[in-house]
Amino acid sequence: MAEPLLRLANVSKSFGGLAAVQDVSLQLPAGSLGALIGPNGAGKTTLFALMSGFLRPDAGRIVFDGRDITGQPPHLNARRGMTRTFQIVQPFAAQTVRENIAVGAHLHCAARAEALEQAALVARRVGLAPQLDKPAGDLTVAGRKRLELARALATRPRLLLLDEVLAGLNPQEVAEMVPVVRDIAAGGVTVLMIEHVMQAVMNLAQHVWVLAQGQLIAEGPPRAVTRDQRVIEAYLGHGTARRLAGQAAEATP
Ligand SMILES: Nc1ncnc2c1ncn2[C@@H]1O[C@H](COP(=O)(O)OP(=O)(O)OP(=O)(O)O)[C@@H](O)[C@H]1O
Repeated sequence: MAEPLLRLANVSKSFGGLAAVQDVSLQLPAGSLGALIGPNGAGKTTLFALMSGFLRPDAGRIVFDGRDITGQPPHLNARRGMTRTFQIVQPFAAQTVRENIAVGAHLHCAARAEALEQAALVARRVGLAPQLDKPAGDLTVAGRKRLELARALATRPRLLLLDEVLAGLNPQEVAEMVPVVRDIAAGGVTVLMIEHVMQAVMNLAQHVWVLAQGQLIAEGPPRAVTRDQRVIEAYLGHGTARRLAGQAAEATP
């Protein structure tokens, strides 16, 4: 089997007495579009921070493109081709959309003119071309989400870690963003997304990993995973899923 683009082996991270990520192993094949799901506080963002180098694991190994990158800083990982987005988008509000995207492009383009040119190309990929010369602070929530995506794309990632790029969007904005993410993956970028919007997960992801209380409790194709009893319990709480299933059975004539 070909070496996966990203491989985690028995990765753990605690904050004081709280085991935020416990013994997680996973393999992300190159060219795939995957999703990491789980209830609030499950450890998803911590796992992204460990993958991308914002946090150092207490134990375990992280291998990107065949190279052990455990404990390597984020800027080196970005240079190697792994970039993450953040849940809370914080653009340079007074700068234009073009200048904000160019910050990402500077990873590979030393010249300002070239970075600005790259920014315009990336803006087209995420549907921000008409807003290029607006201050980033004038963007709507949906526009800011696209900007966050564009800044990450401008670093020319091979692996893009998307932390809730659909959070805070209305159903129409979600529907407009889904094809943007799909096109990025179709363009050859491996994508792993943390997402709570299940409709989008079902539409986009080929493979889903489920975290609960820091542990990987299930993985597989989205349809199989959402039927998994452990996953239902993790979302609904201990016993509730069984009770609901029981009530549904009683209500059936
Ligand atoms: N820097 C930190 N210091 C202490 N505790 C932390 C820190 N970062 C995260 N935690 C805790 O670790 C656990 C996992 O948090 P994390 O943000 O990774 O979960 P999540 O699955 O991304 O949640 P959400 O879906 O709500 O964003 C939570 O209990 C959280 O409070």
